[in-house]
Amino acid sequence: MITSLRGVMGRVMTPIARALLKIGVTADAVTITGTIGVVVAALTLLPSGHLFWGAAAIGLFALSDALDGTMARLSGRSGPWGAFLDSTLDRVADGAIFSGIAAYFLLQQEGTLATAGAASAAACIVFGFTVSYARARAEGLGFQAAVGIAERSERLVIALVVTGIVGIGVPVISLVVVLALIAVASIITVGQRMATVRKQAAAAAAEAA
Ligand SMILES: CCCCCCCC/C=C\CCCCCCCC(=O)OC[C@H](COP(=O)(O)OP(=O)(O)OC[C@H]1O[C@@H](n2ccc(N)nc2=O)[C@H](O)[C@@H]1O)OC(=O)CCCCCCC/C=C\CCCCCCCC
Ligand SMILES: O=P([O-])([O-])O[C@@H]1[C@@H](O)[C@H](O)[C@@H](O)[C@H](O)[C@@H]1O
Ligand SMILES: [Mg+2]
Ligand SMILES: [Mg+2]
Repeated sequence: MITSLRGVMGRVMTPIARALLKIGVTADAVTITGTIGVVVAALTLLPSGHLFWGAAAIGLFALSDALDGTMARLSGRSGPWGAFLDSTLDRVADGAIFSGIAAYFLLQQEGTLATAGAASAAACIVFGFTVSYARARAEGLGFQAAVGIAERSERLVIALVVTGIVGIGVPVISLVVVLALIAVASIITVGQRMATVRKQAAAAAAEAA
């Protein structure tokens, strides 16, 4: 659902993209800088307990992921290298975000809450990465798999918003529950991607027969 906002994001980012291109900034520079910003914010602000400002800073830097592609398209330089760089650094950003959340639970919470929170964040990393890998592997085999209820945008927006509101007073247990739900939704998304690839592979096999 959030992913469907891609077009809106592109239009929002267009004036910023044009301005940056005008002063010589490249899409790759934005991809790399945005990732560094996410990683630094996630691994400094979240473990130290600054959940609201951490989520806000991460969100701001993460939005550059919609900016870089817009810049590439406007400059006519969209291509395979950029696609590879963008997707690969998305994983670095995702890993940092959920690692930062796990570190927050381990450093700022105690007992069962700390254990459950860190475990839920770790599950989001494992299953979120599996979601993305499934798509990448499918595309490498010539299939499409950009489907499912928990694509990257959904996982990040939900995790960041809940992290942010916990930072302004919502009970921490809500973040543990939401992280667990994101992990379950990611497992379901892996299943959805497997199903669509199996369907496409069967159709391809039938056509070849
Ligand atoms: C109560 C308050 C709490 C306070 C905290 C708030 C937290 C922030 C909440 C939400 C923030 C949202 C952040 C996450 C956004 C989602 C991440 C994401 O996936 O978005 C971007 C993507 C774009 O995906 P992609 O990278 O695949 O597409 P591109 O357009 O980049 O194209 C890729 C192709 O381009 C080429 N290319 C790319 C790069 C390159 N270097 N070279 C190239 O050639 C190549 O061909 C590539 O293949 O998807 C979306 O845009 C989906 C919609 C995301 C919706 C986000 C909604 C955010 C709403 C409000 C956020 C406000 C946050 C601001 C801070 C809050 C302050 C309190
Ligand atoms: O939604 P998801 O499949 O987990 O993750 C996606 C990757 O599979 C894709 O390669 C990338 O271009 C997208 O920006 C997003 O990161
Ligand atoms: Mg991008
Ligand atoms: Mg991306």
